[in-house]
Amino acid sequence: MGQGRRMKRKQGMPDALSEEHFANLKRRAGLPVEPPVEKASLSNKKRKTAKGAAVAKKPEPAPKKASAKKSNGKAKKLPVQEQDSDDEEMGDEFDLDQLEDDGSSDEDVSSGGKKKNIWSDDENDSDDAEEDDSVFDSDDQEEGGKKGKFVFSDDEDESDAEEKLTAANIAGLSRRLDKKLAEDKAITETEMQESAMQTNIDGPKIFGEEDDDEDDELTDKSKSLLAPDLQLLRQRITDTIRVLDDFANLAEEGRSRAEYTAQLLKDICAYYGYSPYLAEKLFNLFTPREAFAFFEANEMPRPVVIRTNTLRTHRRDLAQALINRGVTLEPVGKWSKVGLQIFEANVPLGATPEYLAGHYIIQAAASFLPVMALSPQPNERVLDMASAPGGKTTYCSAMMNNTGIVFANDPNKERAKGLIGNVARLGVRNVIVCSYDGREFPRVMGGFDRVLLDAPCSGTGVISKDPSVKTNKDEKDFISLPHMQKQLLLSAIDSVNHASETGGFLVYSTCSVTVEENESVVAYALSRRPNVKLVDAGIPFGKEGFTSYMGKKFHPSLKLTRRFYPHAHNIDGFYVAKFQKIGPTPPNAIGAAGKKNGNAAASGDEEVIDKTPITTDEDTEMEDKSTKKKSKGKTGTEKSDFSAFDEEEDVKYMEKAKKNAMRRRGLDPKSLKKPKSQEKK
Ligand SMILES: C[S@@+](CC[C@H](N)C(=O)[O-])C[C@H]1O[C@@H](n2cnc3c(N)ncnc32)[C@H](O)[C@@H]1O
Repeated sequence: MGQGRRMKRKQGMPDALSEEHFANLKRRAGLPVEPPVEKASLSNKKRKTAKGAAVAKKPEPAPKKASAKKSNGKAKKLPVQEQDSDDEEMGDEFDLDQLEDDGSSDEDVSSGGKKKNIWSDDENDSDDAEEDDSVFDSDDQEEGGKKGKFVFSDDEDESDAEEKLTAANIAGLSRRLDKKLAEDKAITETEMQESAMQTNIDGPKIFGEEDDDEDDELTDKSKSLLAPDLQLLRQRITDTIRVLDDFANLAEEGRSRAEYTAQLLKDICAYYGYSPYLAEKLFNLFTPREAFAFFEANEMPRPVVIRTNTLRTHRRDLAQALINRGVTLEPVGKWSKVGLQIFEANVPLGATPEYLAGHYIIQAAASFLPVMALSPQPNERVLDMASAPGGKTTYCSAMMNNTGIVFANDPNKERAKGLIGNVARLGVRNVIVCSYDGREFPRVMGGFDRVLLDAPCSGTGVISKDPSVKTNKDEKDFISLPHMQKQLLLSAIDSVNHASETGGFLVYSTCSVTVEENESVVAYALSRRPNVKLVDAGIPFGKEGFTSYMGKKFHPSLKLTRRFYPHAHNIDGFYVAKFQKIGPTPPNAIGAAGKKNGNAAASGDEEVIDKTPITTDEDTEMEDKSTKKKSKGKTGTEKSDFSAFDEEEDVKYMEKAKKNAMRRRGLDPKSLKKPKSQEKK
């Protein structure tokens, strides 16, 4: 419904095709840089448009009551378009630059701390899979099947890579920039026409405005007046936001903040097509101005991004191969060594020879983040508890250089097919696929060095991909989903080996922005499992998690969690929380939230099944010494006793198997040396 055209130009990170950025890249590539003539004239035009509208337009359109009061001379005057240059450029809308910046913008990303755990690995992924109505996955992708050449990756020289890519890509990028400028120009012209048209409309009714007497008439009129109505609706939204921004000075006398807010919500529902329930829930996350930016951004597609599969190729080689096929692309941003943002592709990205050979996976940029936060290390034992279709699993494998082991679990067998396809196509060899309800997991096995729980969620962060979320999620969903998320998170915690020598970490993520599915779930887990704490997720951008929301207070450490938004970061809405497990789950953990065990059971939640070896301090010391000796040079997982193998017992079976194998080959098994254990006996 909503157009939000200007947002196309205004979205934040990474606006790789801004003229300045592009000129810088050209300079670095040693190419001539033309002066930004077009832009200057364009921004002049924009200014003219805004001012023109300001002069021609009636000062306060829309709300019926408002105009009535104004005619009585009671209403305070709205400051129509008399703002700073940014506002002028936005005309009747807002500049995202004005939004609160918490350190999550481009600048932060490009300059942001190169955290060791993020930058130390090269990486990759894939996703896609069948639609699942109940849960959302931020990635879209297809599957291939063919195996390609196996090439271990080295770390790239980033500075070189970007320049080479840009030089190779320059024609495509130039074309793209010209197209963008032409589009901007066209939009500006349309907006000028619209502004002019708007001023000729003498107060038609707006959808959703209460006026029972004239409802029928309005319905009839609405067909012919659709476009102007939408414009007026939009105008009223932006006007109301201005009032709410400076309520003391701009509100009409006698009209409360609540009334303005109610009107605004109604208008948002009508304009963007949200259910009132969801519109309010999302609106409450932000200031009115930022909420508007969020709703607008949901009307825009996010950039198409691919992740280089570093198990098979290097990013610069992949980029070169795709550029040769006429794809226009750029590195996704300094925060990722493996992402490429695709601007134009004349070939289907899900069917190129490189795709089929597993050199990349189409994966939303946001879904890189939980894996970067998890930072799995080579040779570890990792659990991806809700893994299909495997974008994050295969990224973990790439970060681990195909060593160690990743248990990729998903109870949805249909989705698991996509996972298996991706694992095969990308040449991943360290994954075991399993299909349990994650809540059962600690009963199945535990003792993982790291666990990823990319939980099933409502998908409020990926509305641009699936607009049906606007209307198909109701109150029940925001009770049942958090309930399941809490259960899954406790299971995930209980599956981590707190004594892991290399890890002991857990990442919880969702592609939803609601507090119920994020901070509330994390806070619940903290209260039920005092043996975990939140740690810095190590992602150099994103907004801090809420420490209070609608009267609820959360633990201050919740600010270590990260929120990502389409309007602020130009990626899907996402949430990432990283935990460290610092001890075994104490048997009385369920009561830690101040509830008795009985109550916890009644809430259907929990039974502690923590397979982490529970030892006394003394035992731990002894165990550390002996395992260190025993497994010198081996992996952390091998040191863990979670598998509880009886080695003596195993020796017998191994000998038996060897003898059988020899017999099958016609050899005399007696020639085998007796195992030490038997010799002793
Ligand atoms: C957001 S998607 C996971 C996307 C995946 N991590 C990726 O990157 O490709 C959530 C997944 O949770 C799975 N799921 C739903 N209920 C579950 C449960 N009880 N235990 C484990 N997984 C579950 C769904 O089948 C779905 O595949």
